[in-house]
Amino acid sequence: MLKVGFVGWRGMVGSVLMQRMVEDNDFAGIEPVFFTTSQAGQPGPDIGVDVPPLKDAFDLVELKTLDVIVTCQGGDYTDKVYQDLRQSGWKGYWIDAASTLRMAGESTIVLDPVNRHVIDAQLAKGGKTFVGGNCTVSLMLLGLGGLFEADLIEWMTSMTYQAASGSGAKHMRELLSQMGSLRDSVQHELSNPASAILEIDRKVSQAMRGGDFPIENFGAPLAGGLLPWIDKAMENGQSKEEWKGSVESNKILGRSDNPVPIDGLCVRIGAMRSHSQAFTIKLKRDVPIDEIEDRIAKHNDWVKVIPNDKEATLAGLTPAAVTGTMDIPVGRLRKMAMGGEYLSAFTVGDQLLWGAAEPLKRMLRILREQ
Ligand SMILES: NC(=O)C1=CN([C@@H]2O[C@H](COP(=O)(O)OP(=O)(O)OC[C@H]3O[C@@H](n4cnc5c(N)ncnc54)[C@H](OP(=O)(O)O)[C@@H]3O)[C@@H](O)[C@H]2O)C=CC1
Ligand SMILES: N[C@@H](CC(=O)OP(=O)(O)O)C(=O)O
Repeated sequence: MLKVGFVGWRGMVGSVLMQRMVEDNDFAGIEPVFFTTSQAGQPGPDIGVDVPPLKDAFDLVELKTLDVIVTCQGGDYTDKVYQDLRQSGWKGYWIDAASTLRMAGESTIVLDPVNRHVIDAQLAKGGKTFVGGNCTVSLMLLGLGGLFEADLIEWMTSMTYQAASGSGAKHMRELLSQMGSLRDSVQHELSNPASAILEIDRKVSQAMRGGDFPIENFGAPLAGGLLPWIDKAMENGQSKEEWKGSVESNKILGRSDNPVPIDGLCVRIGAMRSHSQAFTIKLKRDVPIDEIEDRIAKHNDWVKVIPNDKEATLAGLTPAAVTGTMDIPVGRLRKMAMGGEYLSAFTVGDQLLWGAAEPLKRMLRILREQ
C-alpha cells in the first residue's frame, strides 16, 4: 500500500483536492499522512477514516518514509524542501500544484486526458516528479484537445478572462469587499428608481479611486473593471502568465521541440473561480465546422460543445454555469471573417477543479494503479 503524504491540504487548492478524493473514494488503498507548516500535532482532516495527528512538513526524516508526496502548499515550500529531499537520496514520487518545477527537465506536467502517453513514457523511464499545469493552460488543452490530437492547429491566440481565485483566497475576499464598497457608495440612489444614472456612475468611479477602496491584494480596483496583467514581467513584454501559455502547453503535449505558437493577453476579471478564454485559431486547413465540433466533443468525457446561439451560450458558457462542476464547455465556434482556416472559440472551466486539483488527484490514482 502506497504511503502518501499530503502537504497544503487545508489551503484552497488542497481543500478542493481533499473534497474530490473523498467523493471518489481515493483514500481507499493508500496510507495517508497529513503534514502542516504551522499546526504540527493538531488533528488531521476528516476524511472518513482515522488519521494520525499532523506532522511537521519540514521534517525530512518523516518525509523520507513516504512513497509519494502530494503538495498544494505553494512554490516557497517546494523551494525549501524538494532539492534537499532529493539530495538526501529520497526516490519517491513528488506530485506538486506549484509552478516551481514545471519546466525542470526531470518533471512532467500532468493532464492525463491530454497527455497520458507522455506520463506513461516518463514513468517507464523512471520519472518521479509530476506537476500540475497552469490553470488556463490545462483548461485550454482540455477544451481544444481534439484539435491538438489531430494536429490541426498551426498557431493560436488565447485571450483570457481569469477569476480572482487564481490569485488566492485573500483576493477572492477582496473582490467581494470591492463589490460591496461600490454598492454601498450608491445605496441611497439605488433605492430611488428616479435617481440619475450618471450621478450613480460618478459616485461609483469616485469610490473606486478613493483612498478607502480595498485594493491591498490586487493593487488596483477589480470590481467594476478588469486588470490586464497577471504575474511578473518577462523580458519580451509578455507577462509570466502569457509565457506559460506557450511553454507549458507544448511541454504537456510532448512537442517542446516542435512547438505550436500560442500567445495572447491574460486579464483578471471579477469572476470568483472560473476562468474563461477566447481563442483565435489558425487551422492548418479549412476543416468543416461540423468536423471541428465532432473532434472537440469526442476528445474527453468533460468537454461539451455549446451551440453557437445566444440562448445556449448564456445558459452553458459562463462562470455562473460552470463553477463547481467538472464540465469544460466550448462554444462560440465559428469561422472568422479572415477565411475558412480561421476559427473562433470560447471556453470556461473551474480553475480549482480541472485547473488545479483534479490533475494531481488523477496522477495519484495512476501511481496507485501501476
Ligand atoms: N490558487 C490557485 O488557483 C492555484 C494555486 N496553485 C498552487 O497552489 C498553491 C497553494 O494555493 P492556495 O491553495 O490558493 O493557497 P492557500 O493560501 O489557500 O493555502 C496555502 C497554505 O496556507 C496555510 N494557511 C494559513 N492560514 C490558513 C487558513 N486560514 N486556511 C487555510 N490554509 C491556511 C496552509 O498551510 P499550513 O497548514 O501548513 O499552515 C495552507 O496549506 C499556490 O501557491 C500555487 O503554487 C496552483 C494552481 C492554481
Ligand atoms: N496564475 C493563475 C493561477 C495558477 O494556476 O498559477 P500557477 O501557474 O502559478 O499555478 C491565475 O492567477 O489565475
